[in-house]
Amino acid sequence: MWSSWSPLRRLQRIAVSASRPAAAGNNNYIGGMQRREQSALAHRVYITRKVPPEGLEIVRRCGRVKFELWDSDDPVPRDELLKKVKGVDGLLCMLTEKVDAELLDAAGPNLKVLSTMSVGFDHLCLDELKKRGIRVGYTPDVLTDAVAELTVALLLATSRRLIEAAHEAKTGGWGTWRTLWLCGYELANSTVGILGLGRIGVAIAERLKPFKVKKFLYTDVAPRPQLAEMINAEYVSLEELAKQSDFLAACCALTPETQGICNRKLFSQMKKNAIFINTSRGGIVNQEDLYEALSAGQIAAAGLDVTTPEPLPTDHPLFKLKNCVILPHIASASYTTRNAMSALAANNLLAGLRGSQSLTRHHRAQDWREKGHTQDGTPVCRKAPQTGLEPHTHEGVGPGQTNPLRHHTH
Ligand SMILES: O=CC(=O)O
Repeated sequence: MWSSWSPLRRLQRIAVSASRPAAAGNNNYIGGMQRREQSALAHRVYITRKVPPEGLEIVRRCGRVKFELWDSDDPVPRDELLKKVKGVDGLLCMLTEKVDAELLDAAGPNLKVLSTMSVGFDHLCLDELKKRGIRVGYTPDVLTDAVAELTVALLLATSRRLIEAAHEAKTGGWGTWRTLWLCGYELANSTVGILGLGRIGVAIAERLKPFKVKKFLYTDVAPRPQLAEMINAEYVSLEELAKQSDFLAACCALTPETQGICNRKLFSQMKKNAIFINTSRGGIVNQEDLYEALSAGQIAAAGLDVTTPEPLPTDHPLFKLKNCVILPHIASASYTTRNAMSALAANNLLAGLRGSQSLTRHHRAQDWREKGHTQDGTPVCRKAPQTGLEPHTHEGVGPGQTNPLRHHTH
């Protein structure tokens, strides 16, 4: 949230119409200020998708913004996006929009702020944004709980073969009770490995602990003692993580260094009974290698919330495997979290437009929380060499606080 509103701004807010935005044909909506209030001072903003109500309301109620919105659940076509961004001051986008030189050139020199409604920002060309001095906001923290929950759900669904079992029950495969039929692997006494320890990795471990996990291991660019202490996790090399883990959960950001990091070599080091879970980005996995590992029984099973590409074509070989559970990138998909993400993205946008130094963070629809680990958690496996950023850190991409790229040389 804005740290403060001046009385003048309050008045401006009150003066702004709260009426529904006017339809502008196709999927475009135009909204924000009423005509009489529009002025040369109004910031022009483009929003690339129908956003959850909380975020939209924040933008609509802000007295200084005239926005246009692609009012659809599906992404705005690239051609349309390139047209619509022309001359805007701010852009609120989703993880589906590639923000590259082409898009930024199309937007032109007015563009001051880019706010993505996502914790991941591998869809943003940070170098290009930096070159143009465009401030960047993203939405960490608010989705940590939802993602951790979903990761645990996916882990259990995969290890206890829930999807397969439900299918058998429904389709007549359920004969009688059988001793080893549909047996899976349990968390009790297991070793859980976390690839990329940050807020999300910690939250996953916190949830798994009550299942009587014996040991937590993690790997990352460097040890993260403060985070590790919270879950009593031991820092190991990637190879050791692969060798020792019964469950390996990938929570790292996609960077040039993590691209394809889960490959044949890694899978060949894993135990035959190991379960691999990925709720970060599909790009960290070499899917052909994963397919081989799963079909050859090199590892027991995999649960993926993310793939390359998305959506994964329905005839993809991974869909044919019983020991692979694939979800359509829904880790943050709870009503609370998606609303909180939209609110944070909207506030980041406004903070960036205002040039505010105040940092927007920890905004949650029903819950403002300060957890020790959420501020310095950095779920990333390797530094992105092209930026020196540690993705997912507040400090790295501080919405509204600073140009994240200030940290280029760190
Ligand atoms: O994957 C989801 C996100 O980056 O928010």
